[in-house]
Formats: sequence, structure tokens, C-alpha cells
Amino acid sequence: MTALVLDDVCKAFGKVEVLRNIDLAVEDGEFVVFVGPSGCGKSTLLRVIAGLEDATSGRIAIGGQPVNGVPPAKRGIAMVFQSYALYPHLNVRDNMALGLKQEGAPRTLIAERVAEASRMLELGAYLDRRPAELSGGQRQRVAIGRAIVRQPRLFLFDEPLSNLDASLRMNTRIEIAALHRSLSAAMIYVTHDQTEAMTLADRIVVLRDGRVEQIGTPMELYNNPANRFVAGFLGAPSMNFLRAEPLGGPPGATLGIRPEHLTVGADGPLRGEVTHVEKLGGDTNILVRTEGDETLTVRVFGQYDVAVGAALRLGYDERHAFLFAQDGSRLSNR
Ligand SMILES: Nc1ncnc2c1ncn2[C@@H]1O[C@H](COP(=O)(O)OP(=O)(O)OP(=O)(O)O)[C@@H](O)[C@H]1O
Repeated sequence: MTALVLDDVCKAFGKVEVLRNIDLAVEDGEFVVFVGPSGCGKSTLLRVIAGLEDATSGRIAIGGQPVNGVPPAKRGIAMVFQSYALYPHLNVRDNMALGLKQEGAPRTLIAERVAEASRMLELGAYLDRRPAELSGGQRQRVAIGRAIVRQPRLFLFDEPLSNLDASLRMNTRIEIAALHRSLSAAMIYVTHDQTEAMTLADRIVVLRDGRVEQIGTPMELYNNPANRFVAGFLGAPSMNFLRAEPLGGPPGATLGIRPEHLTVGADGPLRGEVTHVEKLGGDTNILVRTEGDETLTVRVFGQYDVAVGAALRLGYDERHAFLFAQDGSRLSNR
């Protein structure tokens, strides 16, 4: 069964087109992540799926049922927001139960579902607390619990981790992945954090200016980006781009090489000077300004001692280099 189908979905606010001809099918149990730069339309697309905004044109089906014009509460979805959107005057138990209560679910069913969700999310000790008495991570778990109790066919997450600090983000990310495995429901997750996209997604949808640039598994997108935009968006540190012509490529073309595919070596074709070194403990990032005045990032696995100002020669394996035309389209592997 297909959890969600978007067929030629467009959305405009007045004359401003925000979503253009979006086609997408999400299978039951699939984890799909929408990524793209600020303003590309990720949240609007999620809101159109949720029914919080109407599509200007196109068809939307959830669980095989057309839902254009169907209100959010009747779409079989549950949404988790960045802002948590918890009710401050209600305790954790009542925040989680509220949606089911409003739907008129029997009390015993509500109690069962809240107990189950709070066990999954380890919230059992906090059921009588109000949101103000919880940490940010605990509040986000309550917001996720509120979605779980409704047993939706489709979960929608809008940047749920962006208010959390780095270590909590990682823990919560792992929890969300575990939750997905145990619930086996379809999930759509909006983020601008490419690490979240790479680590959580079965498939990633890369958006730009309201259009889909590419859809694929994280490794398909990483290893085989359709264009320069996708190549530059996924990967941290991001892909290096340099003029291809001095290296024997066609005029106007750009060569793309990921930082981990540049190697420091005496006979490499690129010469430059070290401008900055980031020693991360496990890895080392070296910034190099080339003779052609291009700045490259080199990722060396392990610890590497080099001083700012040192002269370096860099090489690369041609099998890992990409060639892009002036308009950003992919020409071929080098
Ligand atoms: N209600 C609205 N009225 C007019 N324009 C809107 C409205 N909501 C969103 N937009 C515009 O639509 C575009 C897409 O916004 P959206 O919030 O979907 O982007 P996003 O990719 O989620 O961005 P971010 O990562 O910054 O949250 C933006 O240019 C935004 O200004």
C-alpha cells in the first residue's frame, strides 16, 4: 500500500509560486526526508500534505484515499513541530491524550495508548509534570508521544530537533530511527540538516525553489548526484568545486571532488598553501588555497600535523571526480 501520493502538486501564495509540479510516492513504512535551503518550500509541502494549506492544483492521496479538501484531523496523519506546540496548562499525560479525547476515543483505549507511548519514549516518570517542568528533549518526546498515540498512517515531522543542542540532537535522532523501526509507519521529515537527512532517510527528496532536484537513497544522492546543486548540498564538509579546464577538462566546466577524495601527496597535480587546519581528533580538515586562487577542503582520516603557510600538493582519484556543465547539470564522471 502506498502511504502518500503527490501528483503534480503546485502551491502559490498570490503570485508567488512556492511549490511547482511535485510528484512523489511514499510507501508504507518508508522514511522520507525533505531537504533543501531555507525558503525552498519544505515546510509548505509538509503543510499541504497535512491539510494546513490547500494545494493550488494537483492531487494528494493518503492511504489510497484522495484528501484534497479533507481537514487535517481526518487525514490519518500526525504532525510533530519544531516548536513542540504543547499545551502549557496540561500535564504530559493530558498533552498526549488530548487528540484522542477530542476524537471521542474510549478512556481505556486512551490510557493504554498513552502508557504504551510513554514506555517507548521513557516518559513514564514525567506523566504528571507540565511542559515547563521538562527539558527541551523531554518536551520533544512528549510531542512525538502525542503523535504516536493516534497511530497515524503517516507521521509528519517539521524540523523536530532544531531547538536541541548537538548531543541531544544525536540521541533524539537515534531514538526517532528506533521508533520508526518499531512502529513501521511511513514518516516524512523536514530538515535543513544534511546529517539528519543522510542518517534517517530511506529516501531523500532534495528541493530547490519549490522543485524536486533529485529523489534517491542517501548513498545514491551522495555517490551519484544529478547536478551540482545536489552534489554541493549533501556532504560535510561539502564538495570542492574547481575550474576543470586547467586540469584538462572542457572550458567552462566545473570539477567536483569531495574533501575525502583529495589526497596529500608529492606528485599531485594541484599545488597550494595551507590557510587553516581543523584538528577534530579523529579526522583533520585542511583548507588549501591553490595556485589558481581556489580554496579547497581536504579531509584526512586520522590526525595529521601540518602548519598554516605550508606548501602542499594534492592529488585525486579520477573515478571519484564529477564534471558539471556551466548550468550545473552533470556531464559525467571525470
Ligand atoms: N503564508 C505565506 N504567504 C506567503 N508566502 C509564504 C507563506 N508561507 C511561506 N511562504 C513563502 O514560501 C516560500 C517557502 O517557504 P517554506 O517555509 O516552505 O520554506 P522552507 O524550505 O521550509 O524554509 P526554512 O528551511 O527556512 O523553514 C518562502 O519563500 C516563504 O517566504
